[in-house]
Amino acid sequence: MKLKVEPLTPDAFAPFGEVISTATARDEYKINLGTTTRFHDISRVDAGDAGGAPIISIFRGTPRPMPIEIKMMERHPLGSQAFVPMAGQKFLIVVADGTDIPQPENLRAFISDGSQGVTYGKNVWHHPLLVLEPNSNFLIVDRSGPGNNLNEIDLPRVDGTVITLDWPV
Ligand SMILES: NC(=O)N[C@@H](O)C(=O)O
Ligand code: NI
Repeated sequence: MKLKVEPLTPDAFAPFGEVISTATARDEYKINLGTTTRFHDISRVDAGDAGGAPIISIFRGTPRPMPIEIKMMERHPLGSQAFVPMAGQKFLIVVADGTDIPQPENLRAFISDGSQGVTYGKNVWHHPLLVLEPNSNFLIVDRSGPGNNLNEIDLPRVDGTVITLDWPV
């Protein structure tokens, strides 16, 4: 099964979380004597469950072999997780519609144009970071705290084949 890769847009991604970009701010205004524009309240961080707190980390990703195989998914039941490219690099996103157990037919794949990051909502199934270039740094905002914040699940083969991303198109 080949998964079509769609351009990332706020509407298409809405069931899974938020797109992080200057175009998705809830407000926008000048600060610092007009020298800076604040793109305000772009995305919300959900990290407080079970005594958790938000943290900022950096993930340095390495491209996976092509064609990219989607063999598993994961989710974070106690908090959201945000990924923002630190060098304007494109990256791939794979999520599953709101079913409890992700089914292959419910998978959705997107590509960020590099100016966009994403926040996966709490408990939203997603594939771990999929980068397209070596030494690819992403700023991560997610939860640190007690309790298990990671569920992983293997995906079945479809028609005997591993699910792959239809990328590059
Ligand atoms: N495991 C980990 O911290 N990374 C994943 O959550 C991911 O979504 O890349
Ligand atoms: Ni994750």
